[in-house]
Amino acid sequence: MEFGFKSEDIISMFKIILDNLREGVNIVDENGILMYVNKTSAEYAKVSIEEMIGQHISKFYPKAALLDVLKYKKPQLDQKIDHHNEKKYIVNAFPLIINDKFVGGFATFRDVTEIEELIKKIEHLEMQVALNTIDDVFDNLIGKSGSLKNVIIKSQKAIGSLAGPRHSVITGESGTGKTYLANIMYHYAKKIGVLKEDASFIEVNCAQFTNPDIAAIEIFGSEKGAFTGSLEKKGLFELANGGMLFLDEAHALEHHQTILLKAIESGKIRRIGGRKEINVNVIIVAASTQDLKKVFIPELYQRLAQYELKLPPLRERPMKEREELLQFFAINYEKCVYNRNGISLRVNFSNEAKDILLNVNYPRNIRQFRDVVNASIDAAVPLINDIYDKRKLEVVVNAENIPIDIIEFKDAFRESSECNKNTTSSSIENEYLGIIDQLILSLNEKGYGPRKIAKILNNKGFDLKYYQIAYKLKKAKLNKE
Ligand SMILES: Nc1ncnc2c1ncn2[C@@H]1O[C@H](COP(=O)(O)OP(=O)(O)OP(=O)(O)O)[C@@H](O)[C@H]1O
Repeated sequence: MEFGFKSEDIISMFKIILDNLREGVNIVDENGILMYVNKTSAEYAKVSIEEMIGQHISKFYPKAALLDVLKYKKPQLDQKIDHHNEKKYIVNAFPLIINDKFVGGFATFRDVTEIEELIKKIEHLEMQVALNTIDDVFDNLIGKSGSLKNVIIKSQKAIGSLAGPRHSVITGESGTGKTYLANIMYHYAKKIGVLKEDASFIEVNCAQFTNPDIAAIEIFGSEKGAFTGSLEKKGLFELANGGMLFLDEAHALEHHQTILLKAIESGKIRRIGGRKEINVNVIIVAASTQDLKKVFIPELYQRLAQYELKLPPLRERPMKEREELLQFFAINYEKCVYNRNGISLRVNFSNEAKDILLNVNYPRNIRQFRDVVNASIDAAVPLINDIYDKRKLEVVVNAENIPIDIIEFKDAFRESSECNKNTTSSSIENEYLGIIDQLILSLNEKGYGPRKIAKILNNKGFDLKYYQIAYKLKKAKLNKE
């Protein structure tokens, strides 16, 4: 008995709480078989709880953080995961250890798709403002004369072709600049007179629609009475008429390939439930993190991908471009401070901070790099009311200003295993990494700091950077709290 409750009552109470949480909850055994799933998790996966229990978690959540918990037997905190149904989740997953025995894991997660969408809309507005104020719109693209040189030549051709503008496809991992490039192409089209000054740029994330019918109505519009309660509604194709239609995450349109092909071939669309054909003249830029050649039927792909623009991930960009990006983000920060407060800010980076910022892994590419740089500058600048001279300010961003905990855990692991590839075989890698972690923790308990630990490990043949060690220590401390 506890506080007058029987233990069965407490179990029922916990079950009611878990079932009513707005976060999803999954519990798996050590083989990944689902033992408990709450209502929200089943709703996210679009199946019933009964269908999930007893099945392997990867069937419903192929990239589940719990798979890493089972593999590494360590918590996975604040993981941002995109599942195949294009929903984005923030996940926290933990090992389940009962009587010192590892018996499985549990995870809580919440859908952040809408929040991400809003953030992107704000980014988009910022981009429009920035691009409207410069002469050569491609100047704002770091890598212009380096890794993006060919992409820029192709995108200029796509827009400025003598025979009229062409549709194009942009591919690249998340955060590599697909939306940014599409915006630049739109502004370029206006600058060279291919589009009128007031031409629209309509952006749609095709993966945001929960079902294909809603997507069709949004994109092609609907006629009154087409289905119960339907109203006359213009679709995005019509709204983009005379301008550019940016189909982001275009792979999610796989259910509408024929109607899309017809629209492109004939330059006409028919609203859902409508008979009338409506002329539409739009430049389509379709973007995706997936290879659209494998998703779309060849006729459609050929029509869309008259120019294929492939953006490289940040890790494949030369160091010189990373440095330019770092400067670019710092200058943008300075401009933002000047516009808001009239203060001339000058941002410098210590060598150490630069070294860390330029060398850690950014799985979400340039967007994540920019966010980490901004957060580091945020940490280095004083609060507005603490500034003595409100006209100018100079700050130095140091290593301790970098929010190491927002750089991902998995990658610190991956990087260290990459560094030691020559000395380890993949079969013993996990065990090996566990031992290194223990070694780091015990050296830290003895009072050694990250730099000293890096030196000791280096002498033992393990090539780990001190910031990777600082990161692991910070993470371990957070897990303890
Ligand atoms: N070449 C570049 N030069 C300068 N900044 C860039 C460049 N590419 C991307 N960025 C910056 O990175 C941010 C994220 O890029 P963007 O939103 O275009 O990525 P994305 O590939 O569309 O991502 P997602 O697949 O997640 O939609 C941009 O807002 C911009 O600030």
